[in-house]
Amino acid sequence: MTTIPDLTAESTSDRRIKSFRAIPSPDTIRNELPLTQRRALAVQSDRDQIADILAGRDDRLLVVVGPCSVHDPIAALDYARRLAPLAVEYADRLKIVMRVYFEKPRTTVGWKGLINDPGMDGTFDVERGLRTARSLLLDIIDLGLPVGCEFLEPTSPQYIADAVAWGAIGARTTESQVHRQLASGLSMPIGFKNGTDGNVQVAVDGVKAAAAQHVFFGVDDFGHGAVVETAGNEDCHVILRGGTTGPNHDAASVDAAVAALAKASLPARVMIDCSHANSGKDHVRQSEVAAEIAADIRSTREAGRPSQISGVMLESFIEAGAQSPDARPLTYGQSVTDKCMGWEVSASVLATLARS
Ligand SMILES: O=C[C@H](O)[C@H](O)COP(=O)(O)O
Ligand SMILES: C=C(OP(=O)(O)O)C(=O)O
Repeated sequence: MTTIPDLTAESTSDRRIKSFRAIPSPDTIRNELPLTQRRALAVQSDRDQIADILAGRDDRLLVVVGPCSVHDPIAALDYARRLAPLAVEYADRLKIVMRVYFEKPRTTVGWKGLINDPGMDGTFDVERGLRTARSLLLDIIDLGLPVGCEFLEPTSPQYIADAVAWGAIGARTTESQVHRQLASGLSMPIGFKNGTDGNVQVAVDGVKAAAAQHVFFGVDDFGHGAVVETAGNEDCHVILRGGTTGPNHDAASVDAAVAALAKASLPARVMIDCSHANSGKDHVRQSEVAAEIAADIRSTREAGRPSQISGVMLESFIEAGAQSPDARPLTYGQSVTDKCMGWEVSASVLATLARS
């Protein structure tokens, strides 16, 4: 005999939710770890410089460089201390932003980053993750470095975005209306990756959609459900990261992306991600891709033309390669997600880019 469940109105909802855990509001965490006026001035100045580079008003190259993901704030700060002097040394040619990625979009499942699971042990202490992430951002800003983050959860930016100078929407979310709406309200320039299948048009569409004003569901600074109205973000751009069909950092792919942007009446300039599908996720190949881009920029400029490449992205950490997030003990300064270039190679790639 089949038992028919007694479904009351209450029992039809949340049937697959195991629990709800309240977390402090964005306002509470921001007050605990304040940006301060000095840091706010630095963040806004960095955002303005980045927007000028993306728009072609400043002919420096934007370089977003750092680990694939942050799992150990001490190692991330150690990396930042190495990067900060190079940012000063090359400041007349490169605008260096440290990649400080706390949220990882997964192809299927896997560790989702420091905010989601700071202990990397399945305890999902999001409250600790938010505080650790914000505190690290403030420490890196104090070293004089601007920070760049990928935004994945629609409500997490309110906890950290005031400290962020540049942001990304990843390949797996670039076609998502929720992320395009989010980008339309973010206060910093945002790069949209092409899709994992190599489709660049979805990124161009993302840039166009984010430039428009939107009204959508969100959460306010006090954690209350709210209707959010945005002004639109005109400082967005495309990031070419390659796809399942192969790399797209070559001149023909850049020309095609630029043509698609021009057709959409958007600034005809792109950032190139030297990692991911442009390097086949091979950290050794990444430095070769960067060298090819540097040569391309140099020859374009020597021909008296402005380069269509306004920025590059590099995945770099202290130790080369990657390890499993389940490894114990973990190797200090090595990625637990995608393979990264080690510090020495990273420093020489930055020197090559500066010479371009
Ligand atoms: O940049 C990191 C990864 O490429 C991205 O998060 C996807 O990772 P996965 O395919 O290992 O899930
Ligand atoms: C996840 C990332 O890249 P993509 O979205 O291009 O896969 C990343 O840059 O960390």
